[in-house]
Amino acid sequence: MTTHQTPSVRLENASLSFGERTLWSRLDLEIEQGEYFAVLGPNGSGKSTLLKAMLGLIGLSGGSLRILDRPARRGNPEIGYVPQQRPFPSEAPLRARDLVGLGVDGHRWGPGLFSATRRRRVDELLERVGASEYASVPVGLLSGGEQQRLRVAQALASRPRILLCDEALLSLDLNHQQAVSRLIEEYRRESGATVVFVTHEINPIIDDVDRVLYLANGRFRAGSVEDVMTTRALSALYGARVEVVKVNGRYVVVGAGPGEGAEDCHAHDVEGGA
Ligand SMILES: Nc1ncnc2c1ncn2[C@@H]1O[C@H](COP(=O)(O)OP(=O)(O)OP(=O)(O)O)[C@@H](O)[C@H]1O
Repeated sequence: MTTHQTPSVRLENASLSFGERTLWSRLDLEIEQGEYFAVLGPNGSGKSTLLKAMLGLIGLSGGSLRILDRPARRGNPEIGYVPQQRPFPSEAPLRARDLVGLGVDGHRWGPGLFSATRRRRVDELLERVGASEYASVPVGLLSGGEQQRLRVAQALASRPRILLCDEALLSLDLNHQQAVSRLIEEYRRESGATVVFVTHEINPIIDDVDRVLYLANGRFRAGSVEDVMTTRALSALYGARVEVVKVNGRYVVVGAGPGEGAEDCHAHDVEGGA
């Protein structure tokens, strides 16, 4: 990672509020090109909203947000997005390959649309995510894990410089979690893309992550996993005693009550402060 490169994402004195409620404020953050950056925190702490701001779908309440040195904007082809998983209805009139094809088409509708090149690209993406054998199956009939692989393929189709993932591993079993996280990491390594990964659980991506941002109770903390995943840092964020224990390379957070985002005892990560 060079120090002269334009950051992928730069937030300056950023704040986001809905009415009286401030999700986060005074947020200064630079995410470097090629960095694997995780965003952690309990339900409702503003993780997805941060991604939506990067996608240009939600405006900041204050401060600035630049993506590759330009103001965040909708439909930025430099960004790939794996949205929070919602199952497709079983009657959805799309086959697996159609879904991936939509990603290949991106914003460029035109004569290449039905070309052999497009077909090859769709096949290549399907193969890459291990979805070739169900390429012609309607998406609504596929399992959650299979659908999620297709979403990743769709997000990678435009060869984005920044990949935003919102709980991309949620409700996947361990095998599928590993397969999907491996795909994302492989893409980052070969393309030099930046990954911003929103998650409740750091452990499935712990080997890949460079830095984390932990949001909780309007507070936040950014830093290395070792800096953020500590009893002291998380207790400060939650405003209550929280124990962070590392067991066999995995983080277990004990003591943050329900509604504070952490379970009584669970594997997890976080931190921050407004
Ligand atoms: N457009 C909106 N108008 C008003 N409130 C909103 C809007 N979008 C999000 N919120 C609220 O902002 C808070 C943060 O939402 P967000 O989806 O970013 O949380 P999150 O950290 O991603 O949570 P989860 O882990 O549950 O997905 C929530 O309380 C949500 O209800």
